[in-house]
Amino acid sequence: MFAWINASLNRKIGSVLAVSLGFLLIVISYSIYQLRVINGELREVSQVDVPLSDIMTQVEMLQLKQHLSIERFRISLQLEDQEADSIDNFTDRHQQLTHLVRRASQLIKANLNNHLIKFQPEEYQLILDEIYHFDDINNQFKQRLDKILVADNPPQAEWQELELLAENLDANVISILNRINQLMAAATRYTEQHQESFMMIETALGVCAFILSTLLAFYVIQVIRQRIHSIHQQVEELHTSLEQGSPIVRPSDHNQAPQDELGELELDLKKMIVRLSDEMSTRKEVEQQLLELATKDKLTNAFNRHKWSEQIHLLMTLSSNDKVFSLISLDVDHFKQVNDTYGHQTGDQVLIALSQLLQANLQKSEMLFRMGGEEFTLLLPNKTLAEATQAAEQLRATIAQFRQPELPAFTVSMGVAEYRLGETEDQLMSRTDDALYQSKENGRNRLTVAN
Ligand SMILES: Nc1nc2c(ncn2[C@@H]2O[C@H](COP(=O)(O)OP(=O)(O)OP(=O)(O)O)[C@@H](O)[C@H]2O)c(=O)[nH]1
Repeated sequence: MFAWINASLNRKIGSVLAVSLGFLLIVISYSIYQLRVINGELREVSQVDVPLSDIMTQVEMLQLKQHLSIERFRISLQLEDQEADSIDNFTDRHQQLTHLVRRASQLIKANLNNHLIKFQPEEYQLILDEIYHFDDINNQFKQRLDKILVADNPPQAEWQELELLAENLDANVISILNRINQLMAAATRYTEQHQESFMMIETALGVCAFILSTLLAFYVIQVIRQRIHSIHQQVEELHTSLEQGSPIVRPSDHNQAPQDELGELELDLKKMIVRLSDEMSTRKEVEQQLLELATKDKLTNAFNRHKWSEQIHLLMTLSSNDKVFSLISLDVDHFKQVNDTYGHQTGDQVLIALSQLLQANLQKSEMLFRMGGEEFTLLLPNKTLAEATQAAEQLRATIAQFRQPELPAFTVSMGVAEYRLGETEDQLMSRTDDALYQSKENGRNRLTVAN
């Protein structure tokens, strides 16, 4: 349902607008329809009920005038000095009544036939029937009245019948007027209720449209915010990794097709992170290689003099009464002879084998340095002179016993010393070298503890 949320930003915003406009269109269409219905109801009242009521009021007035004239006529017959109404007046009013009644019936018929009367048409049909009935009685009334008016002395019974017809006509008109009034009142009430419910539905639709549009807009904004937050976090992580030099985490999903503009931005960022991560690891490898080249001897893989200088100064700085360190200087005996007898390459192999042997016997914090030619030094942190001497003796014996096919047996001479607090590097080295020289002097393949 919310697939459009993953579409482009334009489509997201467009969808929210489409939903809002759709709602607005529904509200407008509904309003137009309801206004037309209400307008029809009001037109029915103004075009049918009001004129009809007007006609019937005129009819009532004429009826009243007829009554008065009849009464005056009756009195004039009994009292000779009383002036009677003219016969023409009776006829004239009868014609007016007939005309009005015809107009009323035509008005109802025309509106019923054109379906303009929608509100209770059956009631209008009844009114129409009553108007026809009125017309009939009115004609009867006229005939009887004509008979009375031409007679010299009409009997009392004739007058009474005429009165009865006149009362019937009055009752008829009043009944029609009542019906019209009731219809008008009902139509007005209905229209008012209609207007009220229309206003309520309009308001409800408007509120719904507002809430829905707001929620959708809020949802879209939230989705965009989350995406931006995710991008921001990735940038932050990258920044931290670059600052701290920690490895950059490679995003796994950097090949997925982007869903929108933010997705494209995120994808670009991920690709950049992947490239950076690759470059950083390549750089680290190169740095490691450079570091090894800078600190290690290429032939024997032992640390070089440069590293030696760095480490000896570090240990000297850190040393205290509780924190001692020792060193062993060793030199291959008669190495020139090895070279001369077996060749320079075999000499190299002897140096490599010696380095491997020494490194294999080193403890974790201990380091091997090639000081030059066939001379090596072992740096033994935390070892006292006694411990270093013991370790040197074991190494010397191991080397002396070492045999490898195609390599001559060889021995080493050693000088062992413990660093004395306050001593310089030169003083320490001088003591160690002296001890080593003593070992050479005393017949080689041995160790001497420095004074
Ligand atoms: N194969 C080889 N020989 C080297 C290397 N560096 C120095 N040498 C040789 O090591 C020999 C050292 O000889 P000397 O200093 O006379 O000492 P030695 O023959 O070992 O005699 P003593 O030390 O007195 O026992 C020289 O012949 C150098 O050419 C190297 O990297 N490879």
